[in-house]
Amino acid sequence: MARASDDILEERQARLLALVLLFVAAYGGIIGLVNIVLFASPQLAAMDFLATAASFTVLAYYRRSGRLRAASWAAILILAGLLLTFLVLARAANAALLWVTVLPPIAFFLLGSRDGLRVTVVFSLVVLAWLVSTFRQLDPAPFSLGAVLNCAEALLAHALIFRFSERTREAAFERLREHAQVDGLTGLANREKLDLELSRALALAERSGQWVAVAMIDLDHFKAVNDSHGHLVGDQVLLALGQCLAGAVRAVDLVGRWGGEEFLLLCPSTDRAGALAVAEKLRAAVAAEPFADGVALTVSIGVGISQGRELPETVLDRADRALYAAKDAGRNCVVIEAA
Ligand SMILES: Nc1nc2c(ncn2[C@@H]2O[C@H](COP(=O)(O)OP(=O)(O)OP(=O)(O)O)[C@@H](O)[C@H]2O)c(=O)[nH]1
Repeated sequence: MARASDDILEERQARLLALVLLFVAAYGGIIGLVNIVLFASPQLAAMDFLATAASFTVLAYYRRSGRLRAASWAAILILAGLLLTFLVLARAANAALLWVTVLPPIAFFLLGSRDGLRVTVVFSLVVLAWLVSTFRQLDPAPFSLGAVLNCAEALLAHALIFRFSERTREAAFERLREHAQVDGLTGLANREKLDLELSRALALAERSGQWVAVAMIDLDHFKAVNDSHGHLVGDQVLLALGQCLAGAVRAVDLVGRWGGEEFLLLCPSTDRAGALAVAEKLRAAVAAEPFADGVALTVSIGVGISQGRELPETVLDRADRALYAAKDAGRNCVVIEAA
């Protein structure tokens, strides 16, 4: 789970990095041409083209090495260098100062809160120092075509940065939430997801008047498998059992791992006869399945049914009692407990 969440967050950082670098590269190219054609400023254009080349270089470095942190720092340095050079060459004219405001959000997104803050403080001090030292020589003219363009572009850059960051944050959050509901070993729904879906199914059953069936499925003598074949084989068996169960039920049913060697099946719109039929089908499917290392296994299944109007724990308790009864009855069998 921790590995999965790290991967998701790293993937998001990598996408942000690629976006920033591609943005700087494309922007440098376009604005470089504009600075030559519109503003006859080869110095600014050279700086823009340099930023384009540097961005592509860092992107290629990241693709080859996979070193996200180093590439992120390089991207921030390129951007900071580009913005400061632009500010100095343009002598802060045409509202060029607005552009320095794009660095802090990008630094925070790429480097995290601590280094993002450090970069922002150092960068702001450099900009302020330059402004104070050259204050008297700066042109106070407030308005020009260049100022309008710079305002519009800086605003657009902010909108793109924040929109992208917010969209990827939402997507990462959604994926993390999905991961939080998946069992790490089997890839099936975990207890949290099963709890949620059971509450939903009971609420639906209460409205529709239909039955919901819950089946607790427990491997028989699984301890002996671990003891004689080892825990690794035990894990493979659990994985294969999960696949076997999931493959034997309908798409509307939900199979998940309740914990340890216990699985849970949730069947909406299923009455007593249906519940018995599906549980018996699962029992027979497991008994017929050859597991890893030639392990032959059976399951005991306890079924509880409900028409809603009761707590999830009550139904789970019913299925649990039925499971105990199935174990007492000699295992490899199905017992149903009436509502
Ligand atoms: N390999 C592996 N074993 C697990 C896991 N979770 C639980 N177990 C094992 O499952 C076994 C459960 O043992 P018991 O509760 O005695 O149940 P059992 O041996 O299946 O016996 P009955 O249920 O009475 O038929 C223990 O040996 C646990 O270590 C897991 O994730 N991986």
